[in-house]
Amino acid sequence: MNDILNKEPMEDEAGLEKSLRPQYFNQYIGQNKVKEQLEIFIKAAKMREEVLDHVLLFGPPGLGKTTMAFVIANELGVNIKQTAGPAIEKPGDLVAILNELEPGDVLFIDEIHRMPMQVEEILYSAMEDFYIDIMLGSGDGSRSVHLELPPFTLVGATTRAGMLSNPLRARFGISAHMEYYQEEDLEEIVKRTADIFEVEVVEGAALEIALRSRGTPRIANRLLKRVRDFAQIMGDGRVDKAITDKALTILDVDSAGLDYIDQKILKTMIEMYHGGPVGLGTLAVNIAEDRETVEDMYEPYLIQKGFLMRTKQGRQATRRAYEHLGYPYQDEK
Ligand SMILES: Nc1ncnc2c1ncn2[C@@H]1O[C@H](COP(=O)(O)OP(=O)(O)OP(=O)(O)O)[C@@H](O)[C@H]1O
Ligand SMILES: [Mg+2]
Repeated sequence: MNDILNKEPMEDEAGLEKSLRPQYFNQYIGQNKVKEQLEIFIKAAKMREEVLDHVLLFGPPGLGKTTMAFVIANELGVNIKQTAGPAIEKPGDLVAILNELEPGDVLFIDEIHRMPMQVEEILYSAMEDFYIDIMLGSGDGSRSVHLELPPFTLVGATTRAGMLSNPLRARFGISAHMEYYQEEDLEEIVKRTADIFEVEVVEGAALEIALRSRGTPRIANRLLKRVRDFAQIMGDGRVDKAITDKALTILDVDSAGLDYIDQKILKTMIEMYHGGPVGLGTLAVNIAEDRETVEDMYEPYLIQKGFLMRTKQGRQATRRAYEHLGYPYQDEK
């Protein structure tokens, strides 16, 4: 299986992603709704000399949540401390992190839905009133210690908003839903990355890469990087439309940017269930993925592109899916 459209960052990509990360709102392309709101809240907080309300960023992988967390800190002009839900195993781990915060800092917790419950509970008072009560010792000898914290802004990121408990979700004053990117925004991201790479991208090629990037900046950057290799070896180094088409075909990226699993989901629905409706669980078993992965990583894009519909009875492949994959579609289904 070709993993060019893999949604997670690849092993060797961490450094690259960092170098491509926009630092301020004016470099952050797209997500206008989220940006406009945050800009106002940040300005207002700065004017009042208060900390920004806690921010929850949610949306599929690679859309720029981590990037946005760093932009928020930069715009606020404060330091950011970064950790992730699975890394905070015990209450003590969180206490250590909170204890190091300076007034106004941003604490970024990635994959915040994956914190253990006992850890999450400590976060409640920390978020709401900037203190924590911790129990030291156990049994009769145990005592509670009260620790005041400096005011800080928690920025949480998750691909799974549905997995967040209500008490945690309720403590975020600002909640921002990241959307798949518009084609023109992705085109601009490709051009920006090309500038950073110092590679010439000829008119039309950037759009082609954008169209095939699954609405995701991480994938757009990755495709550009690979197409650049083809241009260097097979052409004169310039990325043009012909080289792009050729490269993407060799890389197995389909014309709608669907990857192997996207296609497998739709083909399973069409070939095994007459297009549906079919339950999400059944679908997931058939393609050997877990339900959550299908629901969070694959389905939203397929729905947005009009290949799949959610109905009360289950998931249904649309006429567009049939046509895109070359199956005959019968109207009276
Ligand atoms: N709006 C944007 N403009 C330009 N580049 C972007 C934008 N958003 C994201 N990118 C680029 O896409 C890559 C992935 O972004 P990022 O790591 O922030 O995604 P993420 O939502 O945190 O993903 P994950 O859910 O996997 O953690 C980064 O290299 C970043 O530079
Ligand atoms: Mg991230």
